[in-house]
Amino acid sequence: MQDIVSAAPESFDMNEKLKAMHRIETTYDLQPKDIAKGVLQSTEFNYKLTWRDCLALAHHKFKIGEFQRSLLWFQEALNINPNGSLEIINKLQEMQLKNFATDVAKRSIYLSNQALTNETNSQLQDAKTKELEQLISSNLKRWIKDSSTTPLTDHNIGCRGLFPRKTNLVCRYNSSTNAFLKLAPLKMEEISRDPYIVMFHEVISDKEIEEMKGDIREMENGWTGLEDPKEIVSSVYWIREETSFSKRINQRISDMTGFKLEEFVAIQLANFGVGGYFKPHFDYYTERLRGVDANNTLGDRIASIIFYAGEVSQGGQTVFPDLKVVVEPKRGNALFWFNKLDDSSPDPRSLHSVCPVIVGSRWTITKWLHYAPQLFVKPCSPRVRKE
Ligand SMILES: O=C(O)CCC(=O)C(=O)O
Ligand SMILES: [Fe+2]
Repeated sequence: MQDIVSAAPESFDMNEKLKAMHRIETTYDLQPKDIAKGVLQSTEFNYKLTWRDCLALAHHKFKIGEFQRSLLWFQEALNINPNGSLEIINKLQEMQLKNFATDVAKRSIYLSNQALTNETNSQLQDAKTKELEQLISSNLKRWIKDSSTTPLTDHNIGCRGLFPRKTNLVCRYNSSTNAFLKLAPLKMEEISRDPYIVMFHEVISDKEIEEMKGDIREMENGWTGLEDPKEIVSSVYWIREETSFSKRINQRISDMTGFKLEEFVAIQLANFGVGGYFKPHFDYYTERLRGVDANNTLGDRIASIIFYAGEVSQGGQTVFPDLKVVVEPKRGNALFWFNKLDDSSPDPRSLHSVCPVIVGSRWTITKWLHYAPQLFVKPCSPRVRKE
């Protein structure tokens, strides 16, 4: 019994999930009435929210100051369950929000039911003093006016699939990075030419992904951003010692990129659940970032490679906001890009982020390619910058 209770979700877990749902709702600009019906980005799922779910969401949004959305979720709770209306209105009364409650009640469909309307109206009449009412009513206007509408950042635009399509990019076989590829060339898709970003297709098998999961001991919380309070957005695990899986992946990365990896075997695995995401960031070092990298003695991260190893049917894309590039996290593929220019200065165009997962479990294998071991493979050269 003790074990069952200790494994049960607590209010902390509930709050994390409410935050994750809020992230999905705002990043993709989904409407509460659609989410409640189980319609996510025009796909209809056989799952509907209960009015209590809607109430929890409404309350959460109220607490974080998203009054407009809070109002919509209260309305949704009422739409789903007109019979629970008094409980919902009571919840608002408990929050001493008489006018907010009135507003919700007036705008909700359930007001077409006259009997309930009268009952609710009389409840509202009994509320606190005139002063309180005035206070709330004047604040309410401001709250709703100030209530943040989601900023239309390039990250959000990318996640919503609104970047213009890129043209002039090609797919080809790579059979030249090393001798082995002459026998088994890799399928490469150009994602961007300058800066260079490429997608390798079908470079990790389902069997290898299963083997990867067998290497995992206890996963730790993964964060986005280095500022406090940190936001938990994923679970991560570093394979620090060489295993047959990590050896194979490191060899594959060498085959794909020509980079030398013998001196740093560690690779990072990550799992992003529903709502899991990553804020726009750079992979090249800042002082604080150096402290959280298992391979931090090997110089800066010249390039990054991410293998997609999960099934994600909605959301979870990798976005390069400044380049207006968005990449689907297709299981089996790997994305490669440079973080630094040829003269080893940071390339700010490598800014990247991950959209919140809507449906699926997003597994990734990450390897940051450090500078020191590449000294002879990829010497620095002065860069002539195109203006
Ligand atoms: O998973 C991704 O697509 C990117 C993850 C990432 O940017 C990172 O771990 O630094
Ligand atoms: Fe990154």
